[in-house]
Amino acid sequence: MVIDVHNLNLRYGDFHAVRDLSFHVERGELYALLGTNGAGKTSTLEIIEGHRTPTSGTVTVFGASPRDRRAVRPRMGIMLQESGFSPDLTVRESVRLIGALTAREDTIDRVLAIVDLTAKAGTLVSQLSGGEKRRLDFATAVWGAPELVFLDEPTTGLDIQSRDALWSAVDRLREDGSTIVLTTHYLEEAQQRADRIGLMHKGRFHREGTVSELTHTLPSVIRVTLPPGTAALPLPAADLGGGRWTIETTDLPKDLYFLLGWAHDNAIALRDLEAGQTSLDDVFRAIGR
Ligand SMILES: Nc1ncnc2c1ncn2[C@@H]1O[C@H](COP(=O)(O)OP(=O)(O)OP(=O)(O)O)[C@@H](O)[C@H]1O
Repeated sequence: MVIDVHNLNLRYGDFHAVRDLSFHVERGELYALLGTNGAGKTSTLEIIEGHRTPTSGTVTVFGASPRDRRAVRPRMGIMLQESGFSPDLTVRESVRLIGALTAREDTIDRVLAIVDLTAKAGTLVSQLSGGEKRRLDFATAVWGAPELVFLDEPTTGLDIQSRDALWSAVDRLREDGSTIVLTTHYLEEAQQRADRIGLMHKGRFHREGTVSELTHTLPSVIRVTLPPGTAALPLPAADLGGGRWTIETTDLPKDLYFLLGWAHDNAIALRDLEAGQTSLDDVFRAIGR
């Protein structure tokens, strides 16, 4: 086990930001911490990274306290939400400085090539665009291919090419056995890549599990528009007005087959027919229902 969090609590004064949170991350996993704004994701990450002391509870990283910097720091790479680079350093100097702090071996050329910043090596950080700063941040986090990498909203502000490049760099790290902890508001990224997801809301887990475990608890949906004057649907359905209906189903293939058979037998033209499994977006929308 790489990370073990047990009954973690964090208070900011009177405000209880993280409440009795327990989870673990196995070696080689991509674990995504998702949640609503202010759910406590960054606070939790900051504790695991050793940047913040919890109010109570225990956290171990590689079996040590995150505060034991000498044991833990050389084995992890961190991409924070807000980069802490000095604006007066160049890209190359920033990478060299942070690389030296990790005590891992790597080369500036290699990590800059990963994020396509080779041509900007001599540019001052203050002159980088927002997306370029994010990429520099990622480059320093993956210096020396750490065993554990924290990515806090890594793709926010990145164009599609940079996102793709970032995810293929993550894929390569994973092939080499790295463990990744991710936060993101792009649910599609988590849905495609995470082995497991912890879905936070107001300091607690609303749900935790694999993507399919999270999405299986909600029904699938069929959406359809019926021509005017059509008799009622043969399944329980919600009327959205204008001939549009939605059918919630726990057995999508069966109900869809039945609906298509009914339409065929009665010569009813179904328009704008959509049917789909629940997505993580739907799981999010169901929070607080
Ligand atoms: N230094 C602080 N002092 C007081 N309250 C704080 C502090 N940092 C965070 N909070 C509060 O704690 C809660 C959790 O914040 P946190 O940044 O961990 O949430 P998050 O899940 O990362 O949110 P987001 O998705 O918006 O980035 C929020 O309500 C926030 O206002």
